[in-house]
Amino acid sequence: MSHQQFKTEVNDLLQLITHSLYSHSEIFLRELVSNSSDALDKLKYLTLTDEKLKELEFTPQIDIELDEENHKIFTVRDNGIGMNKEDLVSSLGTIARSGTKNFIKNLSEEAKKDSNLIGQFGVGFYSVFMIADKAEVISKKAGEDKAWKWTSDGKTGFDITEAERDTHGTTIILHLNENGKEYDNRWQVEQITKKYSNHIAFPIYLHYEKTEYGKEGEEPTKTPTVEQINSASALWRRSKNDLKPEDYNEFYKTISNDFQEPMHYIHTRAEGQLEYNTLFYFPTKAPMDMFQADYQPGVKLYVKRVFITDDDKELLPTYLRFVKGIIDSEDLPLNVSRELLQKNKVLANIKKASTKKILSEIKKLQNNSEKYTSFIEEYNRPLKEGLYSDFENKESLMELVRFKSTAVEGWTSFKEYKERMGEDQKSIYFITGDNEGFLRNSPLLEVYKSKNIEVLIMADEIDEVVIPMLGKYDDVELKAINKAGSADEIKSDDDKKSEDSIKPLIEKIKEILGESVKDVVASTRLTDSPSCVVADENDPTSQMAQMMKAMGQPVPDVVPVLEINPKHEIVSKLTVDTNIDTLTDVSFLLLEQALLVEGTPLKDPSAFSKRLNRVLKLAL
Ligand SMILES: Nc1ncnc2c1ncn2[C@@H]1O[C@H](COP(=O)(O)OP(=O)(O)OP(=O)(O)O)[C@@H](O)[C@H]1O
Repeated sequence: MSHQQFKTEVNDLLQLITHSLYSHSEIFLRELVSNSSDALDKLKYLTLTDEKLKELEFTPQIDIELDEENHKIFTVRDNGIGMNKEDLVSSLGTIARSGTKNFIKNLSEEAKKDSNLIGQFGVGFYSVFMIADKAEVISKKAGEDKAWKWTSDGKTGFDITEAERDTHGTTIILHLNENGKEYDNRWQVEQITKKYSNHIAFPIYLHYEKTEYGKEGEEPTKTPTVEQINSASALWRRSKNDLKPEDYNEFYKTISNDFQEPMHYIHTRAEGQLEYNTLFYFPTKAPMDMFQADYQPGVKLYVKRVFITDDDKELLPTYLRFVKGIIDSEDLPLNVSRELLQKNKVLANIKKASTKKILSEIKKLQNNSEKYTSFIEEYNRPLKEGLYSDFENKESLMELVRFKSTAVEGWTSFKEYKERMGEDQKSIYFITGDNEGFLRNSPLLEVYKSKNIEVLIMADEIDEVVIPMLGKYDDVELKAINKAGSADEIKSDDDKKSEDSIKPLIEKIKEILGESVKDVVASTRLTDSPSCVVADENDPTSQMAQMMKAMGQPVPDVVPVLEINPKHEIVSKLTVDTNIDTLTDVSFLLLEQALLVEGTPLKDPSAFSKRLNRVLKLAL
């Protein structure tokens, strides 16, 4: 017998479970039943697709056995796919998903106390150690001869030995601790199963001893009894009229690992050319792995109630990866191979229709402003990804995304902006950057403020990529105000006069700054600040350049256009005849302070500080 250590991340997870989830210990049963149901799903699929297993006949079921007399042992058994020795080591000794691993590693001390967060990642099998001192897993893989027993106390590691088991499948035997004793009770088990696992697709049988009391003085009789305790109806195939919100919410918990109620659900039955049922949920909180490349897709594919896969990222567009739920098709062949799914026309049509349905439901959510704000707080960013990647639904998505603005508190939409636009206003203006606070104080906003023109504040990294690409909303052009020339359309005659007056000075500054700038121009958008920087029309803005750099992409060496405010005192005091050293220092300072204000780091901070000190000395 060989004793093997848990991998460190398993130890971390075990620590977390025992410290944070204690008050939720009943979920151990949900986790075990869900594992058994997955194992039954997997075997059912293989009997349809794998030549070696096609002959195998089995009636999928899950059994729970109680020891109500002594409250010591609790057993869960299934006749699913089972595990061989290697599977036991890899499944019950490590944590396979790197997303979960990183999540546990990065979890802050505060977050460790939040069982909702931990629940989202699925503590899985290890949750049994909240209620057991020792667990034995006896398993035989379908199609193999040997059975194996995995034993652990959930502390140091585990042992694996050869064992006996009649048929394929897995038996979990838990040796209950003090906390676990309460679960060796028929009513408890029924109630927990109904709560979490009522609608899993396989029957769950409870085995217990029924006690019957006879006449006085007679010994009560005990009869071994078996009862099915779940409805085992695939919930998504039932009629909406028969289901209550509680049914949907409970089912959500069984498929999502989430403790919280979902924010919203959408249940659809399509009949006609294509027949399918879908049940989709929006989690109240965005899944923790939403921005990880190896995120776990939330939608499971079934064909005529048979589980096919939960690992296909193509079932919905990537930007809808926060959606959890089920697609069950009547038209796909049962033995469809997972590899061929992506080219399948039926599935492509279901995906298209489901995307439209989900977007139209999101549109409806807008009628409830509180709910929509919560939705946007969680899912604005993936919707914006959709603007970039889902050309077909671009128009709908443009109505759904939200932005901050200089004109209103909270979130606003393109549509609302357009309704607020003044009669003479030609474009929808926006400013992009990575910090809302910086953007709100940007000198670029000054002229818009003074003319009472609204500007959308786009502080999400993705805005920089997505919004300029949109071009227009309805028939109105979208204009980035941090681009050269964007303020031209709000220029007055007066602005033109001041521009002319500083032409010689501008030429001189351009000569001084040389290659540090692309151009120097008189600004029409500044009131309080002496200068600002903008990107040339075809260049990436400085935030975009920083983002490209962070993503390891080659960044063209872009320099900004410097705009000088002709009406500012510093500028009007400067003339071509100012001492050349001072003019040089001030020219560079006008550029450098503008860069700092927009959050761009200076290439040579020490040169900046020397210049600043020289000018300060003159001023004193
Ligand atoms: N009854 C079972 N039959 C067959 N395999 C099982 C059984 N229980 C667990 N396993 C295997 O052990 C693995 C780990 O299970 P665990 O519950 O810890 O996580 P999970 O089910 O993969 O993830 P999650 O809980 O997030 O859904 C499973 O993926 C599965 O491969």
